[in-house]
Amino acid sequence: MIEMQEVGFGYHGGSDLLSNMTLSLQPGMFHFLTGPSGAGKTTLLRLCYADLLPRSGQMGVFGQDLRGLGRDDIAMLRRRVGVVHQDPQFLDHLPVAENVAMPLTVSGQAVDMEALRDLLGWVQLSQQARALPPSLSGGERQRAALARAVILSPDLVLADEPTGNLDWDMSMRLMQLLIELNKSGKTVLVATHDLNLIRATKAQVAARVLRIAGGTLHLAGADL
Ligand SMILES: Nc1ncnc2c1ncn2[C@@H]1O[C@H](COP(=O)(O)OP(=O)(O)OP(=O)(O)O)[C@@H](O)[C@H]1O
Repeated sequence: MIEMQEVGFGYHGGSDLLSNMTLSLQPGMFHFLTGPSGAGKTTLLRLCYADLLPRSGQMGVFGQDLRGLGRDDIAMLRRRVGVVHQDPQFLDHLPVAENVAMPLTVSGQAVDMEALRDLLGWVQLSQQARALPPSLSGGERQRAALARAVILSPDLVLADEPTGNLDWDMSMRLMQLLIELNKSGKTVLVATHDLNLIRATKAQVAARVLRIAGGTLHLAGADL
């Protein structure tokens, strides 16, 4: 699904922030990515959806070598990845339902209203469908971002500190949705520095924990 072989990356002309990263995201698995603030978790997620390209090494996404892919190929590939950003942005003048449906609208696809209603129900935002994003709570924003991330039925879901500003109950509610997605066959990668969240999730689903530190990736020990 995502294969990295000795990948190196640095921003602009700077030295490598990440180096020698070898990673294989297993299809259908739940993965955590952890590590201290500034270690490069967001950067690694951006590499996974080809928002950034490696400086060195080899990287394959859905079996395609990123080198040599054109703009259109990358756009196609990104449609197979749903991303929940750390601080999700919405078009504040449009209702939640239209924001959630935006990936369909911008790619010129018809919106199946029944499927959209079901999706909003799944993230428990049926009551907020006509609300404007600024009126949402932090947890509601994250759930709207998750619904938007999965509306194109991606194979891979990436979530960057999705519970960063949420209390414990709301965090677990969001994790429950990610667990359900994983149980429905999607590959999930969640970046978080919250070890309690990782432990609570691992009680419910088999998850691999990747740790990023010192500029490279390690498989974390079983003690988590
Ligand atoms: N666009 C950018 N240009 C230059 N440097 C950047 C850019 N984005 C991030 N960095 C730097 O790269 C390093 C890693 O950042 P990144 O956001 O990937 O870390 P992180 O592990 O996700 O951190 P956090 O847990 O605080 O979100 C940091 O030193 C950051 O300042």
